[in-house]
Amino acid sequence: MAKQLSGAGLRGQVAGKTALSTVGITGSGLTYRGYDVKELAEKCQFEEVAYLILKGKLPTEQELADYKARLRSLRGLPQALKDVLERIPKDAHPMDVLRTGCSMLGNLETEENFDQQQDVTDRMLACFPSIICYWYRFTHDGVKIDVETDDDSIGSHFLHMLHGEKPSELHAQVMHVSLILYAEHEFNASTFTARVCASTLSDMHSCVTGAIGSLRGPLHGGANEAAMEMIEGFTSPEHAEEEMLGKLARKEKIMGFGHAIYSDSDPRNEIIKMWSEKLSKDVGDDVLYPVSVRCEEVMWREKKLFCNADFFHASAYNFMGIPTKLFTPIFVMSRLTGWAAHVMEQRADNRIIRPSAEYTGEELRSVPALKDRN
Ligand SMILES: CC(=O)SCCNC(=O)CCNC(=O)[C@H](O)C(C)(C)COP(=O)(O)OP(=O)(O)OC[C@H]1O[C@@H](n2cnc3c(N)ncnc32)[C@H](O)[C@@H]1OP(=O)(O)O
Ligand SMILES: O=C([O-])CC(=O)C(=O)O
Repeated sequence: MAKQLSGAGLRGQVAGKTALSTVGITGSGLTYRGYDVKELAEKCQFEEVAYLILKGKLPTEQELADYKARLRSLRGLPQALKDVLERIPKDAHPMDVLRTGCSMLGNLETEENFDQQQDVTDRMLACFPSIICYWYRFTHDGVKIDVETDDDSIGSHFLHMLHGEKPSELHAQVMHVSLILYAEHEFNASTFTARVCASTLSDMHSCVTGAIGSLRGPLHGGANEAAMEMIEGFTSPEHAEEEMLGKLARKEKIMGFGHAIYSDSDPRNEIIKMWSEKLSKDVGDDVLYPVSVRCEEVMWREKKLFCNADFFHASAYNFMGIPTKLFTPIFVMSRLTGWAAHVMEQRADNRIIRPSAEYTGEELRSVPALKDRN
């Protein structure tokens, strides 16, 4: 059943059209250009889905090979961008690093006209993992890594640069799934940010920079990091249950649960949960996954709140040795496809987005002289 949508936060109001995805129309379904996300996550690589979202159709074998080769060739970073990254402090949040990296790229490789929109998007898709890993490894390990790896996929490129070795097949596959699940989600807050920016006829880098800022918050993409910070403090399922009940009694918001559109489940959860369980067996974990499952049970039993896409991403990423503060940047590496496709869609049928406000302030009044104010 679809969620009843009304009230603040523009909930339930149609703010534009899209042919890119449907979210929660049947209560819990998600499709990208008509394909069920579950089927895409089962059968496709992320690059196929990026191609689908950005170019409108699934690629043929040859088109996919060409697209991947093109993305591989675009992984390098200009020296001026590396110089900027080297100056950003170690304790900066990687989402701020990515926001600055994207903005700097826009200075160095500016989108001069909209004919370049596919090219600048491909470039960002190829080099965002390089930006984040170059900064991370420079500030944390003191090394200037080679970002031009020959890895087959974006996810493998990321893990290779992060860990200094090629990922296992299992990890490469989980990255495909994760990036597919995060790729596109209709008019969520960050995508809407990108579309508002696009509606002023601004450039692609500005739209994406703004969207990164919106995704950073814990009510949106930042929830995967917040969920990790919570579950890593639980030592057993019993401990998790006790703490969760305390949080609920104190009316705290629990990150990784609930959704603005879905009513009783997020279709991405069962998929990433399944992979998280596989990874937990792979690493021999007997705490984090059972703790996560208990959190899910308690939230449903007590509040009928379900895990959204972010919750089991936390344990899955942790099992792959990814530092918590890099979780949301991975979301960016993927959602970039959705953002850019929405920018292109907005540009193709544009009117500046400019809603109205209901005024709740003072009636008209005159300005008192400085000496008469208190
Ligand atoms: C990929 C993504 O961006 S998915 C979203 C990631 N964000 C999170 O996980 C943050 C935690 N979740 C939330 O804050 C919210 O569920 C949101 C922001 C996702 C959606 O917000 P809304 O649409 O306003 O939520 P909704 O209307 O369903 O809330 C209903 C009630 O449940 C409560 N609720 C919703 N989510 C939670 C939660 N995670 N923990 C505790 N209570 C919650 C709300 O406070 C509200 O209670 P109230 O009526 O007493 O105020
Ligand atoms: O749609 C939303 O509001 C948030 C979300 O799940 C996403 O952006 O993936």
